Amino acid sequence: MTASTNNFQEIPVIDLALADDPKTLPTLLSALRVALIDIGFLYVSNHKVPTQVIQDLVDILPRLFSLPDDAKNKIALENSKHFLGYSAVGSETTAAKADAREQVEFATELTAASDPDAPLYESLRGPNQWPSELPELKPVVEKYITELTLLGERFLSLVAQALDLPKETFHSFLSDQHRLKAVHYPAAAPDSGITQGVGPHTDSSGWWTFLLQASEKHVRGLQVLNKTGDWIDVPVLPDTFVVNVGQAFEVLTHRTCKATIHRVLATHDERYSIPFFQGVRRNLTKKEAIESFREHFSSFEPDAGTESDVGRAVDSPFLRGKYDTWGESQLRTKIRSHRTNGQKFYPQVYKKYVEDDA
Ligand SMILES: O=C(O)CCC(=O)C(=O)O
Ligand SMILES: [Fe+2]
Repeated sequence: MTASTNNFQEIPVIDLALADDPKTLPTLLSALRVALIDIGFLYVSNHKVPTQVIQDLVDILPRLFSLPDDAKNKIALENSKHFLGYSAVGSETTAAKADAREQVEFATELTAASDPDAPLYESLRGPNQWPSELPELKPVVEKYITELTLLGERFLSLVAQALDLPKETFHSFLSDQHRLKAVHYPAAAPDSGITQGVGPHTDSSGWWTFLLQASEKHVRGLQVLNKTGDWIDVPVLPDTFVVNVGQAFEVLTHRTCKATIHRVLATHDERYSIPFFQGVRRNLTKKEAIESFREHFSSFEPDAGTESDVGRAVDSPFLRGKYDTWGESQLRTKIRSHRTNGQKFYPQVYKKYVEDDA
């Protein structure tokens, strides 16, 4: 198979309805294959997530973020060993700059791990924090997670087929925990000098990301870096999700599918988005991830592209391989991003993770 040198200028839309008819499935799979190998980003339409489930979440976001500060602080992520809950504007940095967004992080509802002999990273699982001032939120988020979990599984079957593998190939790599963030980018005042909603990064939290851009069509901000270093806009397309490759899938496919760099600009419009990060089994070792499909993907010869300065600056710990399991690499990432939680809940590894710069 020849390597592709295509440089993309826009993000393709993959119509999932084509999967319903064996006659149209091959058209879908070949379009998907191009999107996976050349871009790492795509939209999906006709995704079968019920409109009402999406609308209920979109409608509740402004209410969630306009809760008084003390209500948001009662569910602060800082208080969660599982890194779930509210983070205020400026509490995260990406590419060494503060991000101008506030967010509430949720996950598949799970009880905390109780086995004292379990690896430390098992503490990533645990219950959500729900604001008592907005009781309607919990069922809305839970229904959304259930639907996105199913969409993620349907999508993985298509990805496997597009990469010449049996449908169920990737399902055994899935976690019991998927994570979702409700994100609010406040409008940047014209003279504020704020330009970064979230800085350039690849997604470290999951297998695949399914992003709902939950604002009006005219609201812009999300951009993807192409192979020659140009930032390509990803405009809001109603009734679609934006889907992109996460770091673990990049490793599994030997970079045939790339975890493509993206960012969000701060604009004069307020913006809402909801990324859903499909979870990777925490005990997945790098060895297993690399060995399972080495032979299969050796025939793909993906186009490495020219790595830009931005690309080199992006942290990809699982790929660089310092830590053996996905769970440990995740825990490290979380502790480095949320140092108060690290000191409070993980003193035994805090120093090691914060000081190891690789
Ligand atoms: O808000 C967005 O559109 C994208 C957010 C994002 O890339 C992330 O949280 O990983
Ligand atoms: Fe992202």
